[in-house]
Amino acid sequence: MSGTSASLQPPADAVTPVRHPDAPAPGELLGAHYGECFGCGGEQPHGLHLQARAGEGVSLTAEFAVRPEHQGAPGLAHGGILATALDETLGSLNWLLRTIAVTGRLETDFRRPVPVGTTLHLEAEVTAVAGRKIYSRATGRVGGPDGPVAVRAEALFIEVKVDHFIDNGRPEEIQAAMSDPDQVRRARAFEVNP
Ligand SMILES: CCCCCCCC(=O)SCCNC(=O)CCNC(=O)[C@H](O)C(C)(C)COP(=O)(O)OP(=O)(O)OC[C@H]1O[C@@H](n2cnc3c(N)ncnc32)[C@H](O)[C@@H]1OP(=O)(O)O
Repeated sequence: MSGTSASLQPPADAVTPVRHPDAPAPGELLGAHYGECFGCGGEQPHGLHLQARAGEGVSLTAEFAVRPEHQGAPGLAHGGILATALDETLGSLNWLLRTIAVTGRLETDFRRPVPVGTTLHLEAEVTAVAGRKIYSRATGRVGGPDGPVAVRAEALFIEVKVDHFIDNGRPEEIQAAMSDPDQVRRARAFEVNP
């Protein structure tokens, strides 16, 4: 894409991303990785409640219903909230790779206003992997999955060890997530392969 900064261009030795054999089948919902996540968590009342569905290869789709609490200007979604929706959608791709990774860089284009009450139809894919660096892009459309593009983003995610969360997260939440009796929920809170 023109205008993308050099650090979002995969290097010459980057490889094609490989979908993990245990990744959810195309069409399957990914589910929230962590109940309290602002992007996808069902236990987060103020969150976006984004629902992502696996696509072919290392791609997915997601929907974000824009509610009044997401406003910036009257009747319109806040740009930072839209960037969050893109970040969450792009971050969900790591579950298809089964790689723990965090956003290093996120570049966003806002092309059309997104009114409250609309559904943003998001699509994202990993385009390349180079060592710990995961390159991806996403679009968000209004008026339906084939509607005009309202927002788009390119991102660089960096693979991390689970220690990234354990060493840096607030101990209360780390302890609570680690002592969840549900093994899958415990693993997914940190996006570790259960
Ligand atoms: C469980 C999943 C949850 C998903 C939620 C949705 C996604 C999120 O919002 S994650 C939260 C937001 N992100 C963060 O908090 C990350 C904060 N940043 C950090 O912790 C660190 O900077 C981190 C881990 C990204 C990189 O640090 P570190 O591990 O020391 O790696 P570092 O050596 O600096 O960088 C590795 C490579 O990435 C590159 N890189 C790192 N950051 C950037 C950046 N911002 N721009 C461009 N390149 C970068 C480096 O240049 C380096 O490249 P190379 O290997 O070619 O030299």
